Amino acid sequence: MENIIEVKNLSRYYKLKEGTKTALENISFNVKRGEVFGLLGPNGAGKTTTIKILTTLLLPSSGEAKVLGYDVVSESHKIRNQINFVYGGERGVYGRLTGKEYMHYFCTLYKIKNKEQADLVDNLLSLVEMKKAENQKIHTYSKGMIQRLHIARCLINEPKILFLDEPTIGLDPVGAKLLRNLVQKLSNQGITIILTTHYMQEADELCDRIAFIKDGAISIIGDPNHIKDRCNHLNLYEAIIRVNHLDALKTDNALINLELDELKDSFYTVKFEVNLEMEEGISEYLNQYGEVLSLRKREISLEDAYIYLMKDAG
Ligand SMILES: Nc1ncnc2c1ncn2[C@@H]1O[C@H](COP(=O)(O)OP(=O)(O)OP(=O)(O)O)[C@@H](O)[C@H]1O
Repeated sequence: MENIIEVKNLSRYYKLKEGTKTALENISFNVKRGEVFGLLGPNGAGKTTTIKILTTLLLPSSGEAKVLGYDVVSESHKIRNQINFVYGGERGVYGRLTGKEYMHYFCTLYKIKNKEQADLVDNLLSLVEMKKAENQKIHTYSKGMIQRLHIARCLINEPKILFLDEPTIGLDPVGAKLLRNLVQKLSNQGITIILTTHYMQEADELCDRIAFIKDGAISIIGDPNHIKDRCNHLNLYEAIIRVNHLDALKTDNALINLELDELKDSFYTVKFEVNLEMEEGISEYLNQYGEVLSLRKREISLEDAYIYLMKDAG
């Protein structure tokens, strides 16, 4: 499959009073046409900086990036009309317009002929499931509706690549689900999607390939299953325990990456990892902390892989 984005030894530094801040250090990766490609990493990892460079909003300090075969520095004008982007949490300042008016406004900015606008707006608002609310003013929309409207706006120029920076941030579960369905739908239509998110399950569901990025460097790239396979050696468990000795449980170093989630009263879901030699008698071992109601070995999730692989990265 053809590469639609090619990034080679890309670096970006910010000059600050205190010295130079490295946001990206020599990163290289490719994105294939039609992929949903996820950029995942902790706050400050360099995800937005990468997206800003690829969308030609920010110049790299060194290295090379090509989008649709064009250089982001010398040929940015050839890239701009073939891509689009949405930043999560964008409110926009068009509260007094209706969704439909907003779309017509942007159609005009994109120089869409008047007679073509009605059909286009109709199609795009239907696609993002905003047709019913098209005559409502934007200030009455939920965050999820606003986000879907932004995406409709971004489709006006029929982008070949759509950059979505944390598109589901701040959305409730239903709003987030609708947005994920929309991303899937756009991908099925052949649009290449570059997505950043802090939600591992979302990335697992949507992305064909993922890059984990930390401190401006890429630590691993691959499809989600390949990344999870890298952590096959981990012995992850989940138990439900009626806990009598909570403080002691919390400080038990044999239970690695311990997570406790209170179900009710003293009942907890307890997630942890153990070394191989501990595997035999885990249930008996946990008895010291309370009554073990259930215990099972867990499959490795992308979140487990993220926590494990990012611990020592960077
Ligand atoms: N304009 C700027 N001036 C100085 N430093 C900046 C600037 N923009 C970003 N940085 C720094 O560069 C690093 C990378 O930031 P970036 O916004 O790319 O991270 P991110 O992975 O998108 O994080 P988040 O998940 O919080 O959005 C951070 O340390 C950030 O503080």
